[in-house]
Amino acid sequence: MREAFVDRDILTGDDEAGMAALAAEVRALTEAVVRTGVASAEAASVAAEVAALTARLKATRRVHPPYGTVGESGMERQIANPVTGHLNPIAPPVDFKVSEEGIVRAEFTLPTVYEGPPTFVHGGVSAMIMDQVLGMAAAATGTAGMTATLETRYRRPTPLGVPLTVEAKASRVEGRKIYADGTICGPDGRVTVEASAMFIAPQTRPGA
Ligand SMILES: CCCCC/C=C\C/C=C\C/C=C\C/C=C\CCCC(=O)SCCNC(=O)CCNC(=O)[C@H](O)C(C)(C)COP(=O)(O)OP(=O)(O)OC[C@H]1O[C@@H](n2cnc3c(N)ncnc32)[C@H](O)[C@@H]1OP(=O)(O)O
Repeated sequence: MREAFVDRDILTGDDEAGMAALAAEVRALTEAVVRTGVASAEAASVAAEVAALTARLKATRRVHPPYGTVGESGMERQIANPVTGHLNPIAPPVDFKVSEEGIVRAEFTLPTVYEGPPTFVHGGVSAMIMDQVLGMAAAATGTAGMTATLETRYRRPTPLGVPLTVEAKASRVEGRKIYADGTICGPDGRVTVEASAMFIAPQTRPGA
């Protein structure tokens, strides 16, 4: 299992852009599927075409999703991550920026495919985004960790289809434990979700 962490194909330039364009189209397809009003015969016909496309992609398979590179550091990026991964069709994706102060922030809009309560974001999706942003805030301290605890407090429903802001920062590091807090805000700036998490830097890498 150790190879799962280290033995990754690295995509660069046109290869990464091409796969990101594919993921974007599949993302659009997914949204179209949950909103389409076509008749069942047309749905069946489209399903057959999609199955043919899936077979084409499966003609060549990697053991693990590839990583990308960033900047001159060449630090690996998880480009198939389910929150931030441009290569992952289930990722919104959310494009986080990390400030010099260790604040991780993004603006994003979630489409219908993430609906929980009518017209609002599914609470599990909000928790997934918080896990990611809090984990990145923890990693910004210099110590990345596995999520040990994640508490979400849903203050107001989070609306779909409008610009949202997510932000997080680590509050303290105690040995291998890193604590972080964050929020999701609606377009009016009011907090819809608060979250706190504790990450633990593994003594050995996960899966090793
Ligand atoms: C170095 C790589 C880290 C991996 C991180 C992932 C990606 C890295 C890449 C880039 C980083 C950038 C961004 C990260 C973005 C997103 C983050 C998402 C992360 C996830 O989505 S990750 C999936 C969900 N996550 C799990 O799948 C965890 C499963 N689990 C375990 O892997 C172990 O369980 C572990 C490692 C948590 C602890 O194991 P361990 O053996 O090291 O712990 P140990 O027993 O030594 O305890 C030491 C002290 O922690 C206390 N303690 C332990 N566990 C606790 C708990 N759950 N709650 C409260 N306190 C706990 C003890 O009470 C003791 O406390 P005290 O010292 O005070 O007595």
